[in-house]
Amino acid sequence: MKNDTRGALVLDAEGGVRFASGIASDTRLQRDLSRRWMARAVRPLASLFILEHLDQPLSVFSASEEGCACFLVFGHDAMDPLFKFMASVDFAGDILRHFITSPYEAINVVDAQGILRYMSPVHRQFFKLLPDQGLGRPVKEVIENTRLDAVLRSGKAEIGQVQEMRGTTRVVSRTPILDRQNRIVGAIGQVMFKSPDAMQEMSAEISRLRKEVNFYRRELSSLERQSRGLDAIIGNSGPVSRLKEQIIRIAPLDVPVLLLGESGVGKDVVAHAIHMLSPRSNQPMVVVNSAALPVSLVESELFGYESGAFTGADRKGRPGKFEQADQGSLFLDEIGDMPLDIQVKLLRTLQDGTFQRVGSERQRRSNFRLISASNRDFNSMLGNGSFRLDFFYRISAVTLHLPPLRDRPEDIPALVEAFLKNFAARHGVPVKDIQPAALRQLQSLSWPGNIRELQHVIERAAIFCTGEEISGADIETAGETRGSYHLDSVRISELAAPVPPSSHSSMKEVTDQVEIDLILGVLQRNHGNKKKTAETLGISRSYLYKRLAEISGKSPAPAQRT
Ligand SMILES: Nc1ncnc2c1ncn2[C@@H]1O[C@H](COP(=O)(O)OP(=O)(O)OP(=O)(O)O)[C@@H](O)[C@H]1O
Repeated sequence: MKNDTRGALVLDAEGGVRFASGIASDTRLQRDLSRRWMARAVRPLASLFILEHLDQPLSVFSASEEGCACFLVFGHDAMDPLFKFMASVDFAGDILRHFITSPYEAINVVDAQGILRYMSPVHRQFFKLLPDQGLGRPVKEVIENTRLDAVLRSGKAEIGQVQEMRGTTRVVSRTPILDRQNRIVGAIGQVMFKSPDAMQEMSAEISRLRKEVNFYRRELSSLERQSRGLDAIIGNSGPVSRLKEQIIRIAPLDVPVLLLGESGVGKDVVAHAIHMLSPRSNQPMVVVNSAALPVSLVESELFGYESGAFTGADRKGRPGKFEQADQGSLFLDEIGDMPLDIQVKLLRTLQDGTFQRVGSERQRRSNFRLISASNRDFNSMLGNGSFRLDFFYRISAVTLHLPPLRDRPEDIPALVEAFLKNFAARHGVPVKDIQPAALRQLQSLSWPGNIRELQHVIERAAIFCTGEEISGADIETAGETRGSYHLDSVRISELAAPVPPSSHSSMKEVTDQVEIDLILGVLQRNHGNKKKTAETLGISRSYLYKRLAEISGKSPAPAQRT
């Protein structure tokens, strides 16, 4: 066979050669094609086929009339999958047509210059374009948020990406197209166009995942705040600078620290900072809400239990909080609310670290650093005997007083700035500014709920504010709910008034109402702090949110209540 790479052959009705050129001058090839032509009555001549048994693989296009057949022959070095596909699937053309017109998966094709060359009908209709409209124009001008031009530049495929187009979220894959010399000749974008139901499901799934990502972002930023130590304590006022100095001094010492201050002043933040600045920072800080400890479970919660210690116990047994805090820190939050009988039970462990798991005689020891916090007035509690003096001495080798926000208004600008940045990062929106007059307004308030309250007001103001700068009016609107925290437009303070059960109420209705009253009462006492409320009630936060959603669903319209 000659070294040509292409040729043409024309055969007459009897298989005789009427014309041959190039690679088709080869007699073996002519005999082969003639045999196929003569056998057409039993095996129809394919319009495209591959000959592999000759010196080199050949692709053959055939066209036949009654009296003659014409063959175009191409040689190639390696088996080309396209030819192989076209030759072996006789509905290959239909498959290609299906791909370029599929209603479920649209395609857009651009050339190496990023000019739109093809757009599936379904995508064209989605963009409300007329047939051929948009073709010949740079793809960026036609398709919203496209990255086909970027794929042309990078040569890297982007698979399964999310793209917003005309207010809809679509899943797209973008792939560069290479020729046989590996040069980028264009790019193709595939867009999933599922049936409406499937699309709805997918878009619901995407928004669910987005919410989940946001939730983890928030958790992460709270963890980051906790792990940042002193940096998490925003403020440079005199009282806060003194507090930071005290933290630096006492953090490395293994002495018990008691943090005192009103609700929302940052006791939790300071406890984390002390732990992070201590030599125990690479070990866990175990947090116990002392107010939420059920007396019946306190021993198993704190000391742990052995296998089979009681009905319902974990079969393998479980370490308690003291054991979990070994080598780390134990943070007893709300310690002023710890019942007297629990204080007695903990005295010895706080003194020397020893304890026994429930159901075991074995003496164990835990080496933890104790940090406690409370917003209660210990003088009066010690005076009236509602807190044990010996217990108080164990927990308060060092006492730090955290200043209320009203004593350090000069910290408010920095706190506001941090809260606005944090809000913007969590919700993926630009950071809002605040007008100087609005800041002065914030500095003039008394903030009974301290930094937590300031944070809530700022976040609400950021939501209400439609411009780029938060004004005094936005603060007013956000602050209207201060003191009686809003729950989905319903004032908790009003809801919290117990509703007397009617004589027709069923047992379930009555217990439901009792539960609602209890939840709302504790929520109000905790100034709207849901985390604390869940802990106080010993229920999970998700259950609390569920109940709150049900409660607000049952409530009368806000207009009737205000
Ligand atoms: N100095 C601070 N800088 C930045 N954020 C702070 C600061 N102090 C407190 N916060 C924030 O204020 C909120 C309340 O703080 P925290 O929970 O530490 O208060 P608390 O005194 O423990 O309140 P409670 O007594 O009600 O438990 C948290 O969101 C916390 O991140």
